[in-house]
Amino acid sequence: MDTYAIEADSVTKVYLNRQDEVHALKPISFRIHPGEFVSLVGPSGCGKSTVLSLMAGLIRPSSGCLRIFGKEVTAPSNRVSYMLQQDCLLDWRTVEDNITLGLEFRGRKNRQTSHDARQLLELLGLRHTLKLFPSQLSGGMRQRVALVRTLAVEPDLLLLDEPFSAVDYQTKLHLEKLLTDGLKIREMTALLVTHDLEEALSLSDRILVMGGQPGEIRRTLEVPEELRSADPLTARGMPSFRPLFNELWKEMESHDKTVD
Ligand SMILES: Nc1ncnc2c1ncn2[C@@H]1O[C@H](COP(=O)(O)OP(=O)(O)OP(=O)(O)O)[C@@H](O)[C@H]1O
Repeated sequence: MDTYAIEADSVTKVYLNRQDEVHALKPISFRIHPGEFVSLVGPSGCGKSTVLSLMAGLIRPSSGCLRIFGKEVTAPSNRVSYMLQQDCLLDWRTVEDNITLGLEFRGRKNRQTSHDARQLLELLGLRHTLKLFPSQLSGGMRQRVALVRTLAVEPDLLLLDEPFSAVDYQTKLHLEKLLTDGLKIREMTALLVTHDLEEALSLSDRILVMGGQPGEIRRTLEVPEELRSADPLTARGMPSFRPLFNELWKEMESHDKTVD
C-alpha cells in the first residue's frame, strides 16, 4: 500500500520571466494520506495554483522533492486528474465525446468505461445532453460535464483549482455533494484550491492555510469528525461550523495584513 498520496519536502518555486525571477513559494512541506480530502486556502498570489501545477507535473520545483504515491513527480501522471475553474470543454465535440476525452488520452476508452461515464452523467441529471455540443449548455451544465470528465478516468488523486467558483450557489452545493459522494465510493485523494472558506470547511478533512508572497503554509486545521462525516449542506448548518469559519476568516485576514 502507498504510504502517502502526496509528500512535499521543502518544495520551492521560482518562475523565470525573461530576466526577472518571481519567487512564488518558500520551502513548503506537507503530507497527504490516501483517501484524504485537503483544501488549500489563502489570499490571492500566495502560490496555491502553483502547488497544484507542481503536483500535476506541469511545472518542476526549483528545489525540494515532490512525490505522488511514492514516486517523484517529473511529468503528468495517469493517476492524477486536474479540474480547473474554466471547464475546458472542446466545443467541436459532443458532450458524449467530451466526457470520454480523458479516457481516450489514457488509452482506456472502451465499452465499459464509456458506459460508466454516461452513467455518471445521468447521475448529474444530464442524460439528455449526450448529443449536444458545449455551446448549447448553460455554465452550470458545462461545469457538471467537466466534473464527469474528471471523475470518469477514476484518478487516484484529484486536483481541483476553484472548480465551482463560476457556478450558482445551488449548483455548487449539488456538485460538492456529488463530488464528495464520488470520492468516498472510489477512495480518491483530493486537493482543492478554493477562496470559499465554507466550501473548504464543508468538504475537507484538513485545511492548509497559506499566506505571504512568496507563499508558505502557515497553519493546518483539522476539520472535526462531525463536519467531515456530514454532507456539505448539513455541515454548513452544524453548531461547530460557524466558529471554525470565523477562526479561518481571522487567520486569512491577519495574513492579508502581513507584509513579507
Ligand atoms: N507562469 C508564471 N510566470 C511568472 N510568475 C507566475 C507564473 N504563475 C504564477 N506566477 C506568480 O507566482 C505567484 C503565485 O501565483 P499563483 O497563481 O500560484 O497564486 P494563487 O495563490 O493561486 O493566486 P490566486 O488565488 O489569485 O489564483 C504570483 O506572484 C504570480 O504572479
